[in-house]
Amino acid sequence: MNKNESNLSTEVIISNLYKQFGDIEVLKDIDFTIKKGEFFTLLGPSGCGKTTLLRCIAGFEKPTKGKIFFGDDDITKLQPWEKNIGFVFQNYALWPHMTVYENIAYGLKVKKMNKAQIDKLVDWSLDIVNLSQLKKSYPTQLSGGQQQRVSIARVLVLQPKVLLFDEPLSNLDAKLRVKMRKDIKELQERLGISAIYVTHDQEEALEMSDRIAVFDKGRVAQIGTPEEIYEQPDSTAISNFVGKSNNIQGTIKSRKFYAFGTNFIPLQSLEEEDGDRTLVFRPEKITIADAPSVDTFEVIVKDASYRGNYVQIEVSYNDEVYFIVETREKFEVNEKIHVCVEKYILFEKE
Ligand SMILES: Nc1ncnc2c1ncn2[C@@H]1O[C@H](COP(=O)(O)OP(=O)(O)OP(=O)(O)O)[C@@H](O)[C@H]1O
Repeated sequence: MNKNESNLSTEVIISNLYKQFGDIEVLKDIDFTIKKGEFFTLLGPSGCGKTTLLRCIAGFEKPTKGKIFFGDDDITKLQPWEKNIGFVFQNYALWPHMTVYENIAYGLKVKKMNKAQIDKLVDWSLDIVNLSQLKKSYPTQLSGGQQQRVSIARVLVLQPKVLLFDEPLSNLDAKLRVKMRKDIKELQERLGISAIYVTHDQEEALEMSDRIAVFDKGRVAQIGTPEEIYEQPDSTAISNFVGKSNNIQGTIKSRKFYAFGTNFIPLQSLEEEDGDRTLVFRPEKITIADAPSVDTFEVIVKDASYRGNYVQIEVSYNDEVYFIVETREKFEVNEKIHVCVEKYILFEKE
């Protein structure tokens, strides 16, 4: 099929949106724009409101306040079937008594399309998800990953402008999940379709997204590219949720950082004013020095665990401050080492 890829896409504008269930405000002042063709992820812990926002965009829920636009069109009050969206569910929701072909063709038959058109579109969508050879199979004859690909083909065949994914990979085993991340991202890029993807899996979000909105208790805490969210989190809540993070409470005096209850921690290029701070650094942003220097401090290895491609060690500084370090070297428990914080962020004390 000769599709015009740019047709399969729209800008999605969420404007000042609120959602209340009874007395509980589940979404508060959600306001952002998803660009045409962007892979945009809603990331956050369970219960923070991501699915509710996705369901508002789809039309399964009505916002209490605020508007949603697809380009210039106000779609806030439209029903799901009037919106030109494709919704991919966590549990594939395929009809067990229908073949792959029939499952995918169903939506087109409802639209009263003729057989030749249906065949052409089903073949096109099966080709996109790489399942052409299985069109006569029944869902029970397919693996979980194949079933999820059929459910994606079933929404693609309707040529939606936006794909909405609600934790689509959480029923798959770890290895398949990693493969499907690549497959979904690849087909989204190939079609240039806008995608909004809900997950609580930060690794998935970092790998797949053009941009991520991190949710915290019904609000958007930060929006940014995966790199921005990981390297420049706006708060300790975000650095703790996205990736691993060491947080050390302390105070700055005369351009030097002192962890509470222990000694000075050397930090390069520290320019901030005096006051209490939380020092945040990632376990892989620590280097282990061959010899002490002005940039290092001495810690004792308390625990070491093998993680395949790296070793995670827990270290203690004066038996007061504990943190984790990721390294490729091997260390013994009780070994003394000199470490240097290569990259850090200081937050005002929360
Ligand atoms: N139909 C409903 N009626 C009442 N409360 C609801 C309803 N749907 C969701 N909630 C509540 O809204 C809050 C947000 O739920 P939501 O499913 O959007 O969160 P989530 O971030 O997607 O979490 P999860 O990943 O666990 O689904 C939760 O406290 C939930 O109990």
